[in-house]
Amino acid sequence: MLSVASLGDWLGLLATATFASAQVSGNAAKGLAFGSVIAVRLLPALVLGPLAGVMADRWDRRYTMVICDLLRFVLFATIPTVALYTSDPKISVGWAAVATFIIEAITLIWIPAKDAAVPNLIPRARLEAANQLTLITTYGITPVLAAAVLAALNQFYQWLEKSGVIVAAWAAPSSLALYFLAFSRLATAVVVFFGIREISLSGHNGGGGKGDSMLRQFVDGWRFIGQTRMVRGLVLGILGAFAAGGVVIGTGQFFAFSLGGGDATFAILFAAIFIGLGLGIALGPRLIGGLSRRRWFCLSIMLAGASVALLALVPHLSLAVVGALLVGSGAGMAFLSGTTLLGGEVGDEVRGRVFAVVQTGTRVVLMLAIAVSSVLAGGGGSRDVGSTGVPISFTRVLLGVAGVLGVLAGFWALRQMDDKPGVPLLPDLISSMRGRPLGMAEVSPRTGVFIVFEGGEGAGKSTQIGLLAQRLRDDGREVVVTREPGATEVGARIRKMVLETHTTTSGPVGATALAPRAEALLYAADRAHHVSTVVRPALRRGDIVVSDRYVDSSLAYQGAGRTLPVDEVSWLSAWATGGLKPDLVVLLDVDPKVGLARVDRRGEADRLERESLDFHERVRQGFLDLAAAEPARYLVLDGTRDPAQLAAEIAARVARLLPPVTPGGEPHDGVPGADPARDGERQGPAGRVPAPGEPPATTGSPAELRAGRG
Ligand SMILES: Nc1ncnc2c1ncn2[C@@H]1O[C@H](COP(=O)(O)OP(=O)(O)OP(=O)(O)O)[C@@H](O)[C@H]1O
Ligand SMILES: Cc1cn([C@H]2C[C@H](O)[C@@H](COP(=O)(O)O)O2)c(=O)[nH]c1=O
Repeated sequence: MLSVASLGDWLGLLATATFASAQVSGNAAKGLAFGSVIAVRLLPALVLGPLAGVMADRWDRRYTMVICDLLRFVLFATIPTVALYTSDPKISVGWAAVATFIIEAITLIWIPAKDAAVPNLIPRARLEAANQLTLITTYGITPVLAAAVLAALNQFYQWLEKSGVIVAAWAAPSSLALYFLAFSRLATAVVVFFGIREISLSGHNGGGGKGDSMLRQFVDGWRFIGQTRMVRGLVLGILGAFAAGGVVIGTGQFFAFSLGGGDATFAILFAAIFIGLGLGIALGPRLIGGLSRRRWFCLSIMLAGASVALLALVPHLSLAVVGALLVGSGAGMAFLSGTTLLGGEVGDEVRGRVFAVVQTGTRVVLMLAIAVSSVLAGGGGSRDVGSTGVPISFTRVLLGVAGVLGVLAGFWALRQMDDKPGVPLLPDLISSMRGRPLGMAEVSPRTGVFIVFEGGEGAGKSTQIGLLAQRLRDDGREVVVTREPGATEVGARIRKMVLETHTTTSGPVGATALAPRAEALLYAADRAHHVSTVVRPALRRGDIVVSDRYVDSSLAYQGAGRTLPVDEVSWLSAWATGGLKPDLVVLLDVDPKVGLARVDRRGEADRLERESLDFHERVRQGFLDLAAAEPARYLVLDGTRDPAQLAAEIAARVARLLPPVTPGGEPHDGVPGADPARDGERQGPAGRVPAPGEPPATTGSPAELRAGRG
């Protein structure tokens, strides 16, 4: 896709189209001239594109590339050479046109062979970086270098002429440039033939049926694209983006007029698009970090589309430049991610055809979009809206429609190829930009209700959990009382590790010291196992799960208490739980002095209970901050109040989450919490029942649980 047109191609294309439109007068005629030139220029792709893909998959890609390059070497070299032997400009110019056309056709065959071969030569993990380098070189460094060299040669030539030196015709700057081009093709042929033999080893594959006819292979290629969701999404997303881009090009001149500018404004906007393109390619991967590349691709298309729509609304050139920069960045990022995805995820045997379809499709779509939109924009003029006297230019309407279609293409592509269904897109993007993409939401139907009790040491959680569980069971409900850490056999061992008193975090790092990050990981490990083997299975059965501590304890103790970055601890827990969130968190708030005094009476303090008062103050504040940030999901109660009053208030709040109990004592099906819209954050993997020997998904009392305290 990226090799569809180099920057030189683009500039040449635009220069000729603009030149043609300048030769006629009247908007409609200008639009027609502009569109026609573009259409003629892109036409060869229509004929050769499909064939080129089959060739790339059918023949040895190395030989294909070498033969193409040798032919291009000869053709490039003949253009200035023919001019040396004739003084008739008809012949030299005519041959230049014919040779350029053949070169263009050969390039159409060379590109899919090269694009399909590259992913076999580069480790997948480096493919993106390699593509980035190629694109920056193609669109950034090479054209600038080429322009600079040509300008320098021109200067040198003029200086020689002024100095009276007669320069041979073959050494004129344009001839030298063409000879240089010719020899660069020869050099490529030599390097590919002798230096990259691996292309033959992997690319010479027979295209999924060596004996098949070319027609058969062609049809198979299309079938593969049509039937593979990811490829379908990718190809149509790319085509949608190109269509939107085509409208921008086709309407560009008229848009520049509508801003009160002329050709210079048009040039500025195009420069902005190309600068944006470069920025998107160069900085995009760093900006989005670990975001899924499929999501990045779709978001980039949406960005490009939305920016085109923005262009439709802007009144000033300055804003239009910002819009054009954004269009370019979106397109650049879609370029990079799309190529990397095509290279990395499409099998070698069909890759050539997929690249060729993209190459041909983009040219055709671009051609149509440019031609149609330039004709429409030229003929459309501007209209008053109703009788308000507000003029609406047809160009802007076209831009608006193209932008919206671009955004829709991005959405559609996402539906086809999203590899993180259930994970919200924007939070995932934001987390990825901060270096921690969201984990996959684990989705499965869930009908139970998940209630968590949180609070500092001795806040009264066990006491209240016991009272609530009893009340619910008396109502005939299935209740699973559980806790963290230590509800499973694995968890019991982890609990021992984190709470035994000879393991410290404050002492020198040695055999008995436990680093804060290790502590966080141990709690997360307990949680992952607990959620997978106890909580999710119970929720799937439709039970009410009441847990003594959950994620918030990690945020408060390891985050606020140990001062580990809270968002990192949060990410760790989200990963461990697959995003499972409780329906209700009951926070029992007590002054640590009160709570610690309570547990003091219970016997020897564990490792966490022995932490400083400051530590416990931070933990308390951590809990309160979490509750304040999401009040709808929390019930915060003063833990020093009378236990019976607290129990009544908790029961009343919990009752709001539960279905009414039927007269026979059976709760209705379909607990209110079973809202499929919340499944992403609430659902679990196909969990298992606890293994023999493991403590059950306990239905025991808090006292029984406490008996297992490590
Ligand atoms: N509301 C209350 N008022 C006074 N004492 C209470 C209250 N609730 C519980 N207690 C007492 O405080 C002590 C600790 O209670 P409990 O074990 O329920 O707390 P906890 O939050 O589970 O503690 P930890 O998390 O440290 O295990 C117990 O002796 C309990 O009887
Ligand atoms: C889940 C969890 C717990 N902790 C701490 C909090 C307590 O000090 C102990 C658990 O003891 P309890 O008597 O069972 O309440 O562990 C933690 O620091 N981080 C966590 O994620």
